Amino acid sequence: MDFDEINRRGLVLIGCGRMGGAMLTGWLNSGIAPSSVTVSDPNADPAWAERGVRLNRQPPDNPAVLVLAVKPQMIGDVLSGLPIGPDTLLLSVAAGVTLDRYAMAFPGARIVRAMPNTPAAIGRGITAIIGNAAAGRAALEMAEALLSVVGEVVRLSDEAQMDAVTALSGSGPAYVFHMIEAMTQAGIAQGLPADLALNLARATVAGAGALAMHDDTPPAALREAVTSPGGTTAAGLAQLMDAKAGLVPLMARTVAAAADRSRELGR
Ligand SMILES: NC(=O)C1=CN([C@@H]2O[C@H](COP(=O)(O)OP(=O)(O)OC[C@H]3O[C@@H](n4cnc5c(N)ncnc54)[C@H](OP(=O)(O)O)[C@@H]3O)[C@@H](O)[C@H]2O)C=CC1
Ligand SMILES: O=C(O)[C@@H]1CCC=N1
Repeated sequence: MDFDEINRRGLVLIGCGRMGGAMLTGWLNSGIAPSSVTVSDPNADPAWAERGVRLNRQPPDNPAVLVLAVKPQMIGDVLSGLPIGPDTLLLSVAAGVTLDRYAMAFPGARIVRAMPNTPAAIGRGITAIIGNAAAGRAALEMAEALLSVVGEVVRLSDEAQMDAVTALSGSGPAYVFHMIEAMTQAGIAQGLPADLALNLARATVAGAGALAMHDDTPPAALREAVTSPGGTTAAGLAQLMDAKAGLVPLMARTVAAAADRSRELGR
């Protein structure tokens, strides 16, 4: 999809922090004219204005898209002043905030809720989207086109899935980064210098991630290919795959806690 309509009518971005900034980088690199983008964020990096973006200026009346990328706790504060016109697509990336909440503020509006993740900053994100009843095919296609510039996009069939998505792929990069931290510490505890342990842990996670994406080989088969009978990996996995104290129950609790928090943010 080209972005002619957005370049003509404008895109308004409310909140240009980590997520808003990552998406904006992708859009500017993919054919959206900086002069068609109005960013509203009192503390946004002035470098956006140097790139030609309209920073904290009067937004257009009926922009093609308004993207909400402030913290969920701020949504109530920003809703009343949003420049949503009769044909504006409201695209929210805020965790937990439901389509109904926006629809109550903007009856009849076309609304798409999305959950991206921070690898979007290097074009390697994955985003799940779902629209309200008013958002027809064209609105979903526009949302998908906007989010495709920062990675893969998947469509949900039910908004209730969004809390699990948020807990799994939205928050997931943090779990993986913590895995790198934990592997680094474990390497140091086994006698490696800190910088070598970090290098080994980071490259191992990156390489394993790339191998997992390389083809359709199931992760279990990739794991088994590392595991020689009676070898070192089997000894390590006996700990990591312990039914009670291993990663599976720990990850189940981790994702459940994040999903519960997403549901709380929606109330
Ligand atoms: N970070 C992530 O991994 C992901 C985040 N999200 C969602 O994205 C949204 C933004 O998160 P994230 O980018 O991490 O947060 P950030 O705090 O990095 O960005 C939010 C930005 O909004 C600014 N802001 C605060 N109040 C207003 C206001 N009234 N009007 C305009 N801008 C305002 C903030 O300024 P200041 O710093 O001064 O408050 C900040 O620059 C959240 O709703 C989150 O749930 C979704 C998926 C992943
Ligand atoms: O931590 C959060 O609430 C946001 C949503 C998903 C990732 N970061």
